[in-house]
Amino acid sequence: MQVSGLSKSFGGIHAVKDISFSVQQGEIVGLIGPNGAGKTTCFNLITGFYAPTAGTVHFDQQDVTGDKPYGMARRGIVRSFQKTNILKSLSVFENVLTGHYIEARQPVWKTFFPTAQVRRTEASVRDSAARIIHTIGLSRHMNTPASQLSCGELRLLEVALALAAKPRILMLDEPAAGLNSHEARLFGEVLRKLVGDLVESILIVEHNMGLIMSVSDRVVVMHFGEKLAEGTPAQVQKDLKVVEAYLGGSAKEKS
Ligand SMILES: Nc1ncnc2c1ncn2[C@@H]1O[C@H](COP(=O)(O)OP(=O)(O)OP(=O)(O)O)[C@@H](O)[C@H]1O
Repeated sequence: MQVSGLSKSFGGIHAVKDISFSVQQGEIVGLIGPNGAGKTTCFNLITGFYAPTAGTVHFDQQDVTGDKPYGMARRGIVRSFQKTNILKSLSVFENVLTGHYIEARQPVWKTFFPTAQVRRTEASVRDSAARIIHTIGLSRHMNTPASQLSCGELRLLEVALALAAKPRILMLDEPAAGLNSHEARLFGEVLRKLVGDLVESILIVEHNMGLIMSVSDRVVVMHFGEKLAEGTPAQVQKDLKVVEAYLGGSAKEKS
């Protein structure tokens, strides 16, 4: 995916200004910056929730700028759902099954008179859900109600729901919120396993610097809507502009 000159203004506020970066196949790219830097707006532009004021988004050599969220998801650009999408009374398996809605959509009459094709689809959806749950390491909780999961397990279930939509590029907005450093490390290990297996690449916005720096191949740093720096985790951590932006701002760093 290539983002070029992406900009978004709300009235007089330039939330995102002329941002360009790419996410290549096989990569995990971290998007960081102090509060209000424009990260979520950037996510909303890439996933079609906002139309950009200027700039383009290319995916698979196609200009997808301005596509609606559903169209982006069908192309394989999928963002994680918030935890409110988890149905607490349903099991892990049932939750992940519900996340397969795009693939499994069928006319209602077919539910009552299932054809061989519907039965095949159902079997493949169940296989896919089981594979996702296995890959994210929740197999032992397959039949556990979501209400009984720990915070770390819930965060993984949110990722599993996004995976059910068959992303090619998985976009995670603060997926490790509330995790302690041990849980965040395990979470990072799961993300690394996903790339090249269930997804082609990951773009992640996260305030947990320990997680971002350990999991990302490249990090893009935003500040006041603009790109401040880009490089490997080691490079951006040494960048004085980045250090200053964080120390001078209201960074909620929790490594
Ligand atoms: N819908 C909107 N209307 C007006 N201003 C907005 C809107 N969305 C975001 N902004 C403004 O754009 C700027 C960037 O906000 P954004 O939420 O993208 O930052 P962020 O980097 O994701 O912050 P945080 O880390 O706190 O989530 C902020 O000044 C914010 O107030």
